[in-house]
Parts: sequence; structure tokens; C-alpha cells
Amino acid sequence: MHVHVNAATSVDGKLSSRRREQIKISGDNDFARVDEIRANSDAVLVGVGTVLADDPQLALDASKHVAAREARGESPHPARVVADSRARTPVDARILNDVAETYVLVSEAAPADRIDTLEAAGATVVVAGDERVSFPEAFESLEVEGVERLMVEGGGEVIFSLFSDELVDELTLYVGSMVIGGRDAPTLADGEGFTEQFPRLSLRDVERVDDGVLLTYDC
Ligand SMILES: NC(=O)C1=CN([C@@H]2O[C@H](COP(=O)(O)OP(=O)(O)OC[C@H]3O[C@@H](n4cnc5c(N)ncnc54)[C@H](O)[C@@H]3O)[C@@H](O)[C@H]2O)C=CC1
Ligand SMILES: Nc1nc(O)c(N)c(N[C@@H]2O[C@H](COP(=O)(O)O)[C@@H](O)[C@H]2O)n1
Repeated sequence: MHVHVNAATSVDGKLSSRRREQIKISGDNDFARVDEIRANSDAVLVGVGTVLADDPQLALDASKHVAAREARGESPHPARVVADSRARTPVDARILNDVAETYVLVSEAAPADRIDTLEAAGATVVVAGDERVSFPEAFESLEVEGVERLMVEGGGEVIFSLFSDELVDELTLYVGSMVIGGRDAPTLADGEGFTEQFPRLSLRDVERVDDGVLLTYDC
């Protein structure tokens, strides 16, 4: 499986403010680029923290991408995946609507009634890991379902875990020309943080996009 992480941060590395509300960091050209990565992915993953904060739908915006996928014999939109150890995704979350298939990755600690509720809402639930979702195990299950190209849009807890598990193949990071600040504001990679053996990335490309910079790394 090819795992492509994409995110937008402020110049001080924040994904959002301490209020954890969605902040428009990208400009129109960058959002169009994000839509294209989604269009070329089999599935798009976020953590439940992002679902609770942003309520994203993770569907394609541009009809040309939908048409191109259908011409290739693919589903109109990529599948959506939520990493949600305790099955907290609300049933009215947009990510569970019928625009595309949705997988919810949970751990053994997820309450059975919550799993039943999510399945009744149309999600396919994948159990992997004891207390937290085990991404290596969950990704094996997604591969069996045909997910070979996985895009990850955040947030910081999930992205840290994926770097920690050495599962990231590619990172595109849009750095918008703004300062958000705040010691409690989410950053690109939160979690416990590394104290040694810091992941080293290989910078492939630098490009000016909108009023910011797009950095592309091989990981
Ligand atoms: N600017 C950008 O590009 C983006 C910004 N965001 C922002 O990020 C914030 C949300 O990020 P976070 O709070 O970090 O939440 P998150 O989206 O990373 O979700 C974290 C949750 O995922 C679940 N999870 C399951 N297995 C896990 C594992 N193995 N490792 C880590 N988490 C696991 C846990 O329940 C955990 O609480 C929001 O403020 C949102 O607006 C989110 C996506 C993109
Ligand atoms: N690439 C990017 N740039 C920004 O400025 C952002 N605020 C985000 N946020 C993430 O984009 C997703 C939105 O999903 P919908 O298209 O609204 O369904 C979601 O993952 C946000 O957290 N991304």
C-alpha cells in the first residue's frame, strides 16, 4: 500500500488553533491540488479527532475527477476511513453519508453497541489493535478490500502514529503564510513525540502555491 500524507500548516507548524476548529490555511489552488490527490486515491483517512472537529465529508469537489474515476471503472468518490479506537464517530457525521463507502477502524476496546450502531449507519467496521487502532494490522485489512493508494489528511495524532509505525511513503505539506501559535494548538505530528531516531525525510520538491509553499517529501 502507498500511504500519502497531505496537510496544511501555518508557518509555525499548526494544523489549527487551540480551539481545534477548521481553519482555511490553503488557497483555492492548493484545495484543487488536494482534490486531485483524493481523486487518485482508493481511500482517504482521517482520525476521529478530525471528524469531531471538522465534520469532513472527504468527497471530491470537481465533477471532472468524478467522471474520470467512473471512466476508469472506479467508484465515483474514494472510500473514507476513520481511525476511531473507541467507535466515537457520531452517526450523523458527514463521513457516514451515502456519497461513498466508509470504513471505521476501531480497537478491541470499542464498545460492542457502538460498533453495532456504526454498522447500522452503513459503515464497515474493522477491528485492529487492543486499546488503540493498530495501523499495520488495519492497513492489511484495507488492502484485502482493494485499498492500494491511501491518502491521509490528518490530524496530528494520526500522522504522528503513522510516522512512528514507519508507514508513510510520501508527504505533501502546504505551508500557508500565517501564524496561528498556541502551545495547545495541534501540529503536523503530535502524539508523544520522538526523542531519538527522528524520522528523516527526503525533500523532493519545493513549489510556490497561492500565497504559500508546497513541500513534497519522500519518506
Ligand atoms: N490543516 C490541515 O491540513 C488539517 C487540520 N486538521 C485539524 O487537526 C485537528 C484534529 O487533529 P487531532 O486532534 O490530532 O486528531 P486526529 O484526527 O489525529 O484523531 C486522533 C484520534 O484518532 C484515534 N486513533 C485511533 N488510532 C490511533 C492511533 N494509532 N494513533 C493516533 N490516533 C489514533 C484516537 O481516537 C485519537 O484520539 C483539528 O483541529 C483539525 O481541524 C485535521 C486534518 C487536516
Ligand atoms: N489541505 C487542507 N488545507 C486546509 O487549509 C485545511 N483546513 C484542511 N483541512 C482538512 O480538509 C478536510 C476537509 O474535508 P471536506 O472537503 O470539507 O470534506 C478535512 O480533513 C480537514 O481537516 N486541509
